[in-house]
Amino acid sequence: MSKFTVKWGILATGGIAETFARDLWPNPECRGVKDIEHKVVAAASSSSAKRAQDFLKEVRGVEGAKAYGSYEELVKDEDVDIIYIATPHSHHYQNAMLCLEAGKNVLCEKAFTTNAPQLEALIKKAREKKVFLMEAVWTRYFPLSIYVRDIITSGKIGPVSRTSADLSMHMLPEKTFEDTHRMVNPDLAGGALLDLGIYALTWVFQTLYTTQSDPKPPTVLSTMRKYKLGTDEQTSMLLTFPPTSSRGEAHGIATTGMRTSADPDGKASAGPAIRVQGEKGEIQIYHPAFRPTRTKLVLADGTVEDKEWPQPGPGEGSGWKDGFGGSFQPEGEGQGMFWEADECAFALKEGRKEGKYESLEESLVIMRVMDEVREQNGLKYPEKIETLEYPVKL
Ligand SMILES: NC(=O)C1=CN([C@@H]2O[C@H](COP(=O)(O)OP(=O)(O)OC[C@H]3O[C@@H](n4cnc5c(N)ncnc54)[C@H](OP(=O)(O)O)[C@@H]3O)[C@@H](O)[C@H]2O)C=CC1
Ligand SMILES: O=C1OC[C@@H](O)[C@H](O)[C@H]1O
Repeated sequence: MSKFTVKWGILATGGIAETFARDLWPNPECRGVKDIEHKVVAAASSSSAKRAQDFLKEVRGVEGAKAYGSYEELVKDEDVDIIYIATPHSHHYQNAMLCLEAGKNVLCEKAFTTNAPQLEALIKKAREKKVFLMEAVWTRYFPLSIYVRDIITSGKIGPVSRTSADLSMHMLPEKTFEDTHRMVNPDLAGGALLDLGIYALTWVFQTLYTTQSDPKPPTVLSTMRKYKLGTDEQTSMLLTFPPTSSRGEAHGIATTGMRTSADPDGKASAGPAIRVQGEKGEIQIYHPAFRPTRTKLVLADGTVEDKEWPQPGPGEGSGWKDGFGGSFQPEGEGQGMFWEADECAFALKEGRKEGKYESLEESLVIMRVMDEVREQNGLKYPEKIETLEYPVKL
């Protein structure tokens, strides 16, 4: 059977660009995905073409893959089907607009943009150009996430009335990050909310919103502890979702922070990071919220089902570690970013313009929640990265 080939261009060559591109390399058949294949055919670095060349070598780009010293050159490459954007949050709007204007399909790292109006503008442009656009919230595409959503829609735990989700990473900012680092720097839209809090929100949303046939946006109350640079180092959100046709009002508690850990001893002694609670029981998901590999179903009738979800290999071990040194990619396992890449491939094959498990509308609702949380707590980024103006040189 001939396979549908997706030719990727990678925009930026930092940490996650490398992890993502490495995950494109194993044959999808290793994870039971038969009729697609991925090829890295180009990469661009804003630093130099040499950096892009070295990157392509590291991630095993195809023979003859093109290395560009600017993002502008990449978007003109007619051989590229889809561009993966892996710059800091501050740059996503400008970079995505560049790709969309050039008629390219786009997979853009989270957080999609710095604010909701920017995302609205990108969605409008993608529709005008009739191209695919998706936020790279990779976790949503894991078999584990599909299982959790299926448990909810099957009614096994009854109507769900509360989800609590924490992604706290214990990375004391004053010890871990230079003031210029993207995790804390306001110029790069730093802070816990957009980087980590979005995963706590992902779990709240994919259990209380995505699973509903008639979902409604939540209201939100929040509080924030600020770092010395003005960005947030700890944020707590309480979301109220109105009733739907399959359940009553539901509450989401989403927390994130850099001083505490959702799993201090790395052995889950502190319990699950996420609890989805219904009238007949609950489903628990263990840290880290962005790459969980364990669930526990606990029902009122006494049923307990503990499940492990290792990511299929082959993989090389990314060396990606949490604040206490625990690895997020055990040797031999893939990282798991290939699931979202596979979804992009299927969407392109089927002519879909959005991802299956997070619509653009849902990304926008989440972006609006994060805007509201920032507004409630007086967190503003510099105008040049919040603007709708395009192009702006950053
Ligand atoms: N899905 C996931 O699990 C993860 C997602 N992310 C997301 O990926 C994005 C990038 O994060 P990460 O890879 O860790 O960041 P890095 O700092 O490692 O890489 C960012 C890259 O963006 C490019 N860049 C362009 N302009 C700038 C600028 N002014 N300052 C810094 N970098 C710039 C650079 O590449 P070049 O020089 O080649 O142009 C740089 O290497 C973020 O949106 C983050 O939220 C991050 C980690 C995990
Ligand atoms: O997406 C992410 O997941 C893992 C975190 O360590 C990282 O900061 C974040 O960007």
